[in-house]
Amino acid sequence: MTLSTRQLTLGAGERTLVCGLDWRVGAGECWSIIGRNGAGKSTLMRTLAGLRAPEGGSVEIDGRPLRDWPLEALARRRAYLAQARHDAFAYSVIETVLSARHPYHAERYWEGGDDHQAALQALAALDAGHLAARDVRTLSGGERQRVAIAALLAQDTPLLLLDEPANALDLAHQVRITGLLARLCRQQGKTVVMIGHDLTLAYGISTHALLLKGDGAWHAGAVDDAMRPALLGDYLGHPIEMIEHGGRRIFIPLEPPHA
Ligand SMILES: Nc1ncnc2c1ncn2[C@@H]1O[C@H](COP(=O)(O)OP(=O)(O)OP(=O)(O)O)[C@@H](O)[C@H]1O
Repeated sequence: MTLSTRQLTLGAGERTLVCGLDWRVGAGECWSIIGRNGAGKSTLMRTLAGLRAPEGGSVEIDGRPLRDWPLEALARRRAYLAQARHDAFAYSVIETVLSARHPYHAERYWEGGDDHQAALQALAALDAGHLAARDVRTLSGGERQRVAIAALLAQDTPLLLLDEPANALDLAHQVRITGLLARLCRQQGKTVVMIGHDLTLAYGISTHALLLKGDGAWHAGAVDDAMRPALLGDYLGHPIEMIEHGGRRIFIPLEPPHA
């Protein structure tokens, strides 16, 4: 699986958010997209998923422009977790996860036993197996987020695009789910591109990072290059300090001295 962009330009209203992005993401890589609120991270993610057209340039999956992919084939190559969702109907959790298996149903209407197996496995991996029969509208924010990630896993695609997967998750589930994503990359060669605001969490699981400034500027590289404190501070508009602790790197915002 390869995901690449050529001279990709994204805008919103009068603003240019990303300008001339030439970027290549390979199999087994885990990328974090980092930038301030409004920098264009979700806009980029929706463009990569093929849900909006870019203002310029192109996105390719496996060397084929997104616009040339039939929708069902695309749904077997990439899965996308949106930042927010709204549940209008009384679907059960298991039905919601099973609906992610739809791209595999070209020749049959009903889900098969293998789909149930995939859905239950995905729910178990997200510590949400006990919620299978519940109406999605009765779930807490963090439970709903875990079910949405389970649906993304059940889609069983080589490319996973996640807009703030750690949103609404408690500490234990943040660690569990980011660990799971890292293992999917390392052990199964899946490719993860995700947005996150927690720099320490991002550094812990990512192989690479893409920084967006929101004025067109970007910086892409391996984590040790892209997540240098000075560069992060420049892109995030606030000085960042990095501390080494127990073999881990922890990123903290520098606070102004108290008066
Ligand atoms: N129709 C529009 N007209 C003007 N600006 C828009 C329009 N649509 C989106 N924007 C702006 O585009 C910018 C990029 O939005 P986007 O959701 O991609 O940001 P983000 O980096 O994901 O931010 P966050 O960290 O807050 O989720 C925002 O400043 C948003 O207000």
